[in-house]
Amino acid sequence: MDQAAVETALASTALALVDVTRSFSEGERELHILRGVDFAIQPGEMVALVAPSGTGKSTLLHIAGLLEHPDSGDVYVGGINCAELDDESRTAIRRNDVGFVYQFHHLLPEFTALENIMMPQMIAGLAKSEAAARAQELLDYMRMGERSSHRPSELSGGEQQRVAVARAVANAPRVLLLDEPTGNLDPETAHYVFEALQALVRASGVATLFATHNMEIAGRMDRCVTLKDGHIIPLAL
Ligand SMILES: Nc1ncnc2c1ncn2[C@@H]1O[C@H](COP(=O)(O)OP(=O)(O)OP(=O)(O)O)[C@@H](O)[C@H]1O
Repeated sequence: MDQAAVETALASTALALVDVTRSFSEGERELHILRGVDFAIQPGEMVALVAPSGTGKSTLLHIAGLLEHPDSGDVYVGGINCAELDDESRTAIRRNDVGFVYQFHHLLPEFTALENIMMPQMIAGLAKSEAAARAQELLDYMRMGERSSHRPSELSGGEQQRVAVARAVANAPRVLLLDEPTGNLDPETAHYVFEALQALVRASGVATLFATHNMEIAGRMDRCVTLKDGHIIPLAL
């Protein structure tokens, strides 16, 4: 494919990584974690990333979410090549177009569930009343409507993660990145959080990359990939 055809193909993706590399120095040794990752997700697609510990899942998610720069290669969000942007533009894309959910929810402890979900919207410039209405709608969607005035410490682990998912999608991002969000939940709760997330993905069309060790959950996504020798390859379950 020539460059113009590649650019056209990339323009329709929600997220694309092109020949992305990343190494770390460990004493004298160079750890070549990502060795030329080529990978794309379409809008509305839900992809599981299943790979052994230490192979580079978090590194990949951080680069995809514009939290870190790769050593080389390009990251496209919504068809825009973010490698060519200054820090301010990258931050704007990260805030508006990318949502994150981590293993530990990182909710702000002194704020209620509703306020935690309002926060990113207000940072993006939405009026308080609009942010509150959208936050309540998302909580209702996650079947957490009754819990809106609870603080994180008053919620169970599964409930906290559902609030974290609602917060991550509050600004209607194009891309949702999840780093083992169900990792510290029991299987039944993990399943329940996944079902709520899946409904939200289907309704919103957000492109989702979900790192997990839970094969039952991975098997329910549109496709699975793994990291092998620094490359992303398809994984058949
Ligand atoms: N900032 C860093 N400096 C040095 N080494 C790093 C750094 N970040 C990650 N690494 C190394 O890169 C490798 C990949 O780390 P990463 O956290 O991406 O793996 P992972 O697949 O997410 O692992 P896990 O499933 O255990 O979370 C590990 O060997 C890690 O020690």
